[in-house]
Amino acid sequence: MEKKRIVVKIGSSSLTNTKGQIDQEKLAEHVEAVAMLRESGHEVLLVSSGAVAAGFARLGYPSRPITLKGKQAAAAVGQSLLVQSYIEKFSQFNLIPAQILLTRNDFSKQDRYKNAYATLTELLERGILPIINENDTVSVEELTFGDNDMLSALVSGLVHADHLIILTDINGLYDANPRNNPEAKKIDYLPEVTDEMVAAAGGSGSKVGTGGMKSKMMAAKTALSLGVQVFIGLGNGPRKLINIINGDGDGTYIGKDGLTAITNSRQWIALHSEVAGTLYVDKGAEEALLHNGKSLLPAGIFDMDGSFQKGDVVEVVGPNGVLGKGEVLFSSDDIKNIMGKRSEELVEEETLPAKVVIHRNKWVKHNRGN
Ligand SMILES: Nc1ncnc2c1ncn2[C@@H]1O[C@H](COP(=O)(O)OP(=O)(O)O)[C@@H](O)[C@H]1O
Ligand SMILES: N[C@@H](CCC(=O)OP(=O)(O)O)C(=O)O
Repeated sequence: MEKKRIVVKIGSSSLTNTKGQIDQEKLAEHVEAVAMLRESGHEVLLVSSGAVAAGFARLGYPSRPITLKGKQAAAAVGQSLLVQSYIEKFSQFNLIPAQILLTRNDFSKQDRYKNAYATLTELLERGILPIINENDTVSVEELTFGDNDMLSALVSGLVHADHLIILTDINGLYDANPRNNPEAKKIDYLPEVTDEMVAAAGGSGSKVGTGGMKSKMMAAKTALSLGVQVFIGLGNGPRKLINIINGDGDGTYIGKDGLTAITNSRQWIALHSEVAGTLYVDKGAEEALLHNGKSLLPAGIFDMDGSFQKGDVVEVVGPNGVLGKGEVLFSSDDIKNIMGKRSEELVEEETLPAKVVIHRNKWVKHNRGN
């Protein structure tokens, strides 16, 4: 059997009841299924929601709070309860969980991003089961992942997972929300996710879930762009995750076989970096970057905006619009002096030790993971 790296995301609706309590039976079933996946030799990372849903009742809220401070306070209480339950239940299978709470900054700062990768990899190598959630108690609304569906997609890209399994309270994507439309038909397989499919999917059907199918489809689109296949659905009993991996899951499979994994530096540039400036390039440079897999040389740049340092990420604009983003090997001051000049001129002038402005390995085309 081929060992796979699998990210399993469990939604609030699959872990808690509407009264604001953890449903211990549901949680135990997920734990057993994860344990079976581990026993069969696979690596597993869990992205578990449910902190707010498991905590709000203990704070005296009648339902899931809507204010930021209410959600953050509920998450502080609920996250500890959740992890306590996980530790207890996983110990029956001799599995040791590790709690990892991430914020948007852990992805947007490149050193933190690299560090998150190193830590997760170290945990997996030592046989630990990472249980990841957003650090809700300190995240502010403008700086969140949106929801845990997106977090699970970003995590699955970060660790180069083979599969992302999104467990929820419905057996996959339907052509309309089946809670409102009894005629809705289930979709078993989708080779790709388009923006139209994301727009057509509906919101949450429960009082504890957030985002609904729309956010799962957005997450699936992101995961596919990072080379990770996706399953959205549910299942029963301890073999449910093994069945899903074997292609017998009750849900929707998304993505073709043999997707290309994207390096961490390209993922970071594409999805997490902040753009520090713009380079305007000519037709020849556009051709080199978009069609010939080449690096960007000074000769193709004719104008620029912004003030940036070596190592920052800039946007590159061609004659027909945005071409992509890349990490620059020179500061904006240096580029001002070298843009438009051919490499031979620069060598003669001894202006530069190297002549590439953006190396092709640190370049990401617009709307593409690679
Ligand atoms: N086209 C659709 N197909 C399936 N489910 C849909 C669709 N549109 C909306 N939904 C809703 O999405 C819900 C699952 O999302 P959500 O409530 O956020 O769960 P979770 O807590 O697992 O993230 C389903 O219960 C369903 O009501
Ligand atoms: N981080 C939040 C989860 C938010 C969320 O995305 O929930 P869900 O839609 O149930 O996956 C929590 O633990 O309550």
